[in-house]
Amino acid sequence: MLKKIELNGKKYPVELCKGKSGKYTNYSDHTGITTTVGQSTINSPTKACTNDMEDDITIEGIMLMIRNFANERQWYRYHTPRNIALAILGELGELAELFQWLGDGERWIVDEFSEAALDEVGQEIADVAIYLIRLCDVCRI
Ligand SMILES: Nc1ccn([C@H]2C[C@H](O)[C@@H](COP(=O)(O)OP(=O)(O)OP(=O)(O)O)O2)c(=O)n1
Repeated sequence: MLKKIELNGKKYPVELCKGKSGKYTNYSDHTGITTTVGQSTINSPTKACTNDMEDDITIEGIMLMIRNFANERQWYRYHTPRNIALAILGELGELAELFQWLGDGERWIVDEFSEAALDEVGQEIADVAIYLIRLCDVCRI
């Protein structure tokens, strides 16, 4: 999730998207990130997860990172509970799409997934989690 939060920051440069609700592809010329290029978090220096107590990552801490991300971009007006609930469904759809039509009879074996495929799955799960945490925040849950 931390890697995806970091990537989101690169996809949506504050100076370009402040107060605007457009998709990250509007900024591709500036960021170099398109629907197919620059999406991987495999070589990101940010840790995917950590058991290191010194890092002290909590759900509250992640909630604050997500809140800062939205506030910096002045997105609070777009982050209504309804919009976020719809965004969760959209990201859940993207997650489901990665497993769709793999074959009902086949066992899904994680070890057989490439690193790139697992990165994609991880990012979609992170998107769902990020929006879910954001929904809790805006609803003060
Ligand atoms: N108005 C927005 C737009 C994005 N995000 C954050 C939350 C998600 O973690 C991520 C979603 O970004 P995109 O909608 O650009 O979608 P993806 O990253 O999934 O890209 P793609 O749709 O190409 O798979 O960015 C957000 O909080 N609020």
